[in-house]
Amino acid sequence: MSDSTDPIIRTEALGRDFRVRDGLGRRTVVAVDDLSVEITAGEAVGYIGANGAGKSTTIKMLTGILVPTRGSVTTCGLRPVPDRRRLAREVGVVFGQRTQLWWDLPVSESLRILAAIHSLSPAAERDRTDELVERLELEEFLATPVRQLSLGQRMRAEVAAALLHSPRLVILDEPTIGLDVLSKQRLREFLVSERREHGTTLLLTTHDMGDVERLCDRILLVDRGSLVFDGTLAGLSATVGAERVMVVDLAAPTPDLLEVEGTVHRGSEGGGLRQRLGFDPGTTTASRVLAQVAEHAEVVDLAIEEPDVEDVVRRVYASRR
Ligand SMILES: Nc1ncnc2c1ncn2[C@@H]1O[C@H](COP(=O)(O)OP(=O)(O)OP(=O)(O)O)[C@@H](O)[C@H]1O
Repeated sequence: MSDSTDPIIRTEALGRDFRVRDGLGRRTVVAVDDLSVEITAGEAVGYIGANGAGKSTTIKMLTGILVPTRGSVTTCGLRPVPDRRRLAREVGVVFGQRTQLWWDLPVSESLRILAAIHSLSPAAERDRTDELVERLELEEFLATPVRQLSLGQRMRAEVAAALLHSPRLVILDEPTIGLDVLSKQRLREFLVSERREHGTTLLLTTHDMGDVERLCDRILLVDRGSLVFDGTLAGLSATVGAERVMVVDLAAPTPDLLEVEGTVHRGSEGGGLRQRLGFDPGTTTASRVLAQVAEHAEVVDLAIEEPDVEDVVRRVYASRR
């Protein structure tokens, strides 16, 4: 049995190939290659990469849906394929584009069935359902059949269904895809609070960098089946020397500040009242830039724009081609 200090996910040289038709012949697609990672209980990890990079294939191997071609994987101390039923008690999976709810049944009925599948005691079922209904704001549509829900409502119901049995590990595949800004924000807030209150480990794949920024403290970046980065978002930005931008609001219109050492002038507005200076945090610091700006003009407000993550990922890929 696993103990709490074991990693919640461990893969060693994990790989999966597919044989695909190619004209008249067949060829092998290496979907995941030589993946060795450990994820500790309580971490929130973003698993990111371009379309076809191998994310879904990895998740399927972690959850026992797909058999690896090479290497080994343990999830919650279990072997996903042979121990799939036991693993289902420890893991909750949310697929943004697939449902695990019963289409024609009211949400409340789906939750009752899932509670029975997971053998929750009546008290545990009631407490957890109440908690999820409140925190995911499900009350107003609990009696509505799933097929009549809006996408945002359905995703909240999906998350409740996947988390009803209080899994230690929650894997989310594109959880916010297609949601409007408010629904995304609510869902992210819920996941943050779930993790804080229950110590839940989160692993999510996403193309939405807002998810990564708000939810994840670690990023795994995959490219063509291989892990190319493992670290923080700031660390990822630093590897490609991504630029930060200091936006200064000045007390009076000021000619463009072209001479500030270590910066590139990125534009001005209002006749020079607001100016944007790009700098590389590896070669200078925000305080040095600010000190120089202050020699030329009175600064009344200041903001630092972090690099756009999509852009960072593109740069990582470009540097590898
Ligand atoms: N069942 C399959 N049969 C053949 N090839 C497959 C199969 N599943 C995945 N692949 C191939 O494996 C590679 C990785 O696919 P995968 O779906 O894991 O990528 P992904 O990173 O999840 O992409 P996306 O962001 O588009 O979901 C791709 O080249 C894909 O075409």
